[in-house]
Amino acid sequence: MTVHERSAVASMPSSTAEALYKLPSTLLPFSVESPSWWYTTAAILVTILVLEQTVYRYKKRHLPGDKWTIPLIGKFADSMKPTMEGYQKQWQSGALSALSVFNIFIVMASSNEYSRKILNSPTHAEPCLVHSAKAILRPENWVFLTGKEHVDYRRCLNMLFTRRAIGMYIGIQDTITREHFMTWAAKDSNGKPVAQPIMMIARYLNMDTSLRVFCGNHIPPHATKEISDKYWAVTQALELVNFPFALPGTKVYKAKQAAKVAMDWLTLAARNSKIAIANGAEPECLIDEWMRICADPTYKGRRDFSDDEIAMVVFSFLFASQDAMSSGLIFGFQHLADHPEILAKVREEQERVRQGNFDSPLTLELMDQMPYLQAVVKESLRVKPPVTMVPYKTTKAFPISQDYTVPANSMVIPSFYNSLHDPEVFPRPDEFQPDRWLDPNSSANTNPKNYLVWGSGPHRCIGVEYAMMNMALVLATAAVILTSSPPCSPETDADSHLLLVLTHNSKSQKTIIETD
Ligand code: HEM
Repeated sequence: MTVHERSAVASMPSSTAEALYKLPSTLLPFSVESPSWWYTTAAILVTILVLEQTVYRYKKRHLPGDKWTIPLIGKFADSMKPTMEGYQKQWQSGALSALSVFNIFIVMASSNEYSRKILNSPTHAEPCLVHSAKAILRPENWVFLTGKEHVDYRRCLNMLFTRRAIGMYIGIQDTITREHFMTWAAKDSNGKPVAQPIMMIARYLNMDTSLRVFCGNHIPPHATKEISDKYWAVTQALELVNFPFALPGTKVYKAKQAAKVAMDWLTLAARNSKIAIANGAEPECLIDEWMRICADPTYKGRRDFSDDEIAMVVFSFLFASQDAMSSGLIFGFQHLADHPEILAKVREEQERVRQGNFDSPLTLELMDQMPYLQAVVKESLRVKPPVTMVPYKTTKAFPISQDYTVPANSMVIPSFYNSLHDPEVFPRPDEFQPDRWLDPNSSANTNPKNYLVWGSGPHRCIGVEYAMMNMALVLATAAVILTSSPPCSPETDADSHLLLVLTHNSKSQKTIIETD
């Protein structure tokens, strides 16, 4: 081979096979033209495929699930277009069942016992957010902490959701909700009410409420709109599988850009709040409350949180709540529209407790006197849980049952849906029956372990009380200042349209809201 030939090989950009072809024959074990090259390549491929199947079957052992996994991709196609029927089929195959996606071995748990076991075994399993979450939330975000570090950090944050704090948030929630309802009353050019899809307006209501509760007036109103609009990019990037590099144009890239905008505003809010509280201002939002606690001389916990760290915590709250809260609200509206007799009972309770005084803001004390409303919220979240399952991953071999150990580094996915639709605990489980929560001795109330709407164990939702309060408040206010038309959708269905004809202040303006 001449020097010229060698440099040609070195600079050849085309294919590796072509490049190899030009190498001196002494460097090649055999020529690609020879049949043995093909035999060897085929043998390697077959070995890899056999190994893949063997590992899958070894891990799966006797669990129900496909006997063979589709080479390389496994059930990837199903995971791209998941359906409730598909999940139900998998859950019905056994209390534990197995599958594989891109050689990630997955165990699905359908029973309450196994689901709770996964959620309550922090030494064996920890939450496993989708790959893009770390890029969006930043790897140093507190939500990625585990074990004692996580418990200690969370203890500080729990103080942001005490009754005292929620009592302050409720006033903000009330104001924002009323403001939004006024803008929902869209009309056409003839002044007639027009139907509009509820999804995006519910999302915006939720984002506006969250940001005001978290940041108060430490960020301007246009920041709320900007964060809300950009946040859609974050939602879109939360797919199970994403392009692995956040290159310009990819969903993860766009989500990171959106997160950066949000983080800049949240950091500003943290800075402004610190200054306000240091100057003796009364807390007016979650960050203020946090700073007040840190400044309290009797407080024994950690006090020093950088602006950036505070912003990351608030962003984690937005991240954890935005989609779940929005779907919770949308389903809440839909349930009321589908059940006018239940809406009438909600209204009756509102009239009684508020004595017709609907202009006065709601308070915690008033909310405490509304058991029917609380039951409606609880039941709505049970029938249509915004979170049906949460993926965890095993950090070591996990002996989940007497005869099966989940291998280390597997994904384990506890189902919430099955526990929430267990007919033994919730007779006629698909029916929306708030009354089941009113009898303290009902099977619903005596089996709290089945109510997995918020998860369970060390990672159980930190915002439970806040979220319940917000849903209750929004539905209560809607019930009294808006009235519904006869339901137009035959059955509750995530894709169904037309939810409510709403009349502001029970009489005048009308609008129609659709679910989408
Ligand atoms: C209807 C609304 C909501 C639903 C259905 C919901 C549900 C959940 C679920 C199922 C989990 C995982 C629990 C587990 O792994 O055991 C979770 C975690 C979490 N939620 Fe919520 N959530 C909602 C609203 C909120 C709100 C409003 C906030 C914040 C204010 C929030 C903050 C969080 C955080 C920070 C975590 C992670 C906790 C940790 O890892 O320690 N969520 N939520």
